[in-house]
Amino acid sequence: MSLSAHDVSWSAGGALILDGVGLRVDEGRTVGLLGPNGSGKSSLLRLLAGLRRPSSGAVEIGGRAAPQWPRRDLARRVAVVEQQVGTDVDLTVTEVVALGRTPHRNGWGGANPADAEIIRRVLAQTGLDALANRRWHSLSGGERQRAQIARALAQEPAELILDEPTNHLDIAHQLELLALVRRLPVTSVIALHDLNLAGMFCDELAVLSGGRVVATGTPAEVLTEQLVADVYGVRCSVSIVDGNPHVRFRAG
Ligand SMILES: Nc1ncnc2c1ncn2[C@@H]1O[C@H](COP(=O)(O)OP(=O)(O)OP(=O)(O)O)[C@@H](O)[C@H]1O
Repeated sequence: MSLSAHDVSWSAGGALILDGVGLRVDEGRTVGLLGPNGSGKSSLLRLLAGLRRPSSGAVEIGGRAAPQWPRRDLARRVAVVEQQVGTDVDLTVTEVVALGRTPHRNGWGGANPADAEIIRRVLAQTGLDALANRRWHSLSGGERQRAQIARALAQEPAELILDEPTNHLDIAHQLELLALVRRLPVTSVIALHDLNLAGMFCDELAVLSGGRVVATGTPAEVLTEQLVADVYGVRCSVSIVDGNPHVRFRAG
């Protein structure tokens, strides 16, 4: 088991945001987290990453209770890309990606040749070679998003946690990024809004609604007309295309 939440609840601002959530993510799997706006996806991702403690219940990372991990070990092991990532310092793309190597460095040493090779590789994987020397503030929204994902990959994590990683990307980059994440030998949990992309690229899906998990399973098990109607209040028809469920929305 790579990541798990056991009966996890989390309250904030006097409200119960996550209510008895259970989730198991096996090593190497790509799990999509779906659910309407405000259903608790980002909150659950932060708990799974060990960035926050649940009000009750427990999170395990690599079979060990999240609070028992030394902070530095967790910083090496779990990579997180949150929805809005800003930086006040005007770093270049290469410098941003190099931040992913920081938890692996010992003492005050700078980047070593192995780090440089990893950075070169992830820049190529994310299609950022040509932008390697560009400054953060000059990047488009999609380029910034790819740079943050490259930073997470440079960390060489065991677990990769991505919160809506495709929201600024054009369709070609969305497909490329999700195919890359799926290919990587890491455990990934990805919050997504696009049901069809979730169906294409995830091994398993979990659906949150009102802070509770209302469905888990393979994309074909989860993405049903009934589920979409119940959770999103939207009518659709679901067919199987190339082995994956394809959701077609209906007006009215
Ligand atoms: N620190 C906080 N204090 C108070 N309420 C919070 C806090 N963090 C999150 N919430 C609330 O918890 C609910 C779940 O938020 P969360 O960001 O986890 O949802 P989400 O499913 O990721 O939403 P979206 O799809 O819109 O990104 C929302 O109603 C949000 O306003």
